[in-house]
Amino acid sequence: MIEAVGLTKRYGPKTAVHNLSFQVRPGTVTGFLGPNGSGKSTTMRMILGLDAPTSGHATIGGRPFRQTPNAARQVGALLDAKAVHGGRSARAHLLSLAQLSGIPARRVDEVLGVVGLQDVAQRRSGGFSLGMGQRLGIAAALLGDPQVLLFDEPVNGLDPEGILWVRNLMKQLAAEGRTVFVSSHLMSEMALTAEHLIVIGRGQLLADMPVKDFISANSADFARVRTPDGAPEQREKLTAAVAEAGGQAVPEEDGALRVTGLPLPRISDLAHAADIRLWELSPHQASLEEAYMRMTQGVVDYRSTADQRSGLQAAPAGYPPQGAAPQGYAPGQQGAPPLPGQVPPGVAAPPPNPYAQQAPYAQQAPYAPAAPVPGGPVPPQQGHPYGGPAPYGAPHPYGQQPPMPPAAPELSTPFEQGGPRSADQPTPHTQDVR
Ligand SMILES: Nc1ncnc2c1ncn2[C@@H]1O[C@H](COP(=O)(O)OP(=O)(O)OP(=O)(O)O)[C@@H](O)[C@H]1O
Repeated sequence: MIEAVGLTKRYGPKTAVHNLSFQVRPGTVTGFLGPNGSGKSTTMRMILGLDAPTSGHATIGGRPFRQTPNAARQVGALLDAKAVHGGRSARAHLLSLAQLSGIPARRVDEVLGVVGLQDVAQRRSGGFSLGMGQRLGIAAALLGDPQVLLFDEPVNGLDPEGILWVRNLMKQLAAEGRTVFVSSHLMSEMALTAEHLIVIGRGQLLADMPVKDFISANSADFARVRTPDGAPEQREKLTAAVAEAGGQAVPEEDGALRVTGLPLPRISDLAHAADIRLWELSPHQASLEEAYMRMTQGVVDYRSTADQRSGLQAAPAGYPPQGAAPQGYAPGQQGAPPLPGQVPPGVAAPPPNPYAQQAPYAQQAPYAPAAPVPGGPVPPQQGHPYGGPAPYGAPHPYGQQPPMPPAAPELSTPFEQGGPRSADQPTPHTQDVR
């Protein structure tokens, strides 16, 4: 188990981590989320004894990392895949790590196979692509067959096959009873990989809870209801009936209604009583991404602004002018994809974030009032009125990508099928025989 108790780290005037306490338990994948600069890497470095906390402490298996006997056999970590001597081959790099920790050389070849790098094992790691370097970092983390693993952005730069592999690897390691702590900005991936989440913002704990609780505590569920096309009076009738029953119906872009405040059976009864035919009545549960965006919207430090492209409008011959809408869309045209964070026209804005009001960060200096405590500020539990995941393809309330479909079964990759593979590409993963 990993435990942080009152962890605080200041760099001069900058407080990177403030009074952070949590536990990461064995047997599940625990996701570590937070906006850029929120202190995730700093926290991981303190857990691994690479940075000294200003106050508080972190332990792994009850001891500070530096006091863990033969730590490389107990704890594996991927923090920065680029922190490798680029002049060494992948194999030489791993061999040097193995020798330092009394790990036999045959284990090096095992992990090279596990991460799919056996065919490039003799190549200088300095020439590796981002994804290959990431695989090498994962191999180093697995080298000592440790019980506790920390991964900082492990899927960074990996191809889809690699992402699926990492997802399954994390789950497998956790299923073997290991402690797996993994940071990522890929919400769709985290939703498929992690069971538990620790979320921080500006160095402070925002939530420490199971993924499913996090989603239901930070999102608004709704029902999508569709009356027959070409019968707007039916839609208006239903809108009125919903309002009368205490719910709210807002039209969506495609003509359906987004209904909040009423459970599905009640909507069905209302439609039946008003003699309204329904073409669709389906539940929508928010994605982890939506829930995360709602929780962290008040603690994001780095926000993009619109690109004004001052004086650079003249496009080179053969290129469309900069700032032009993608082909097929005119600016503001119905159907043009919304900008990030923009609510598409006709789509109901999400209900206000219950945390936005409580967030101590929006108007005050960081770290002023007490941060939310472990378990997070859970609003009154309403339970999911509908149950069931969102149907894929349902419009996302923020205009963002819908969640990825559930974890695909073990697909055989083109590599496994004997498809073409360049010498640069990682080879198929092999079973970790340890
Ligand atoms: N060595 C350092 N010296 C000064 N400031 C630092 C140092 N390391 C981190 N910081 C600052 O601490 C804050 C937290 O950084 P950290 O890298 O831990 O965030 P993060 O959550 O991992 O970010 P990202 O998601 O972008 O990787 C940032 O403001 C960063 O600039």
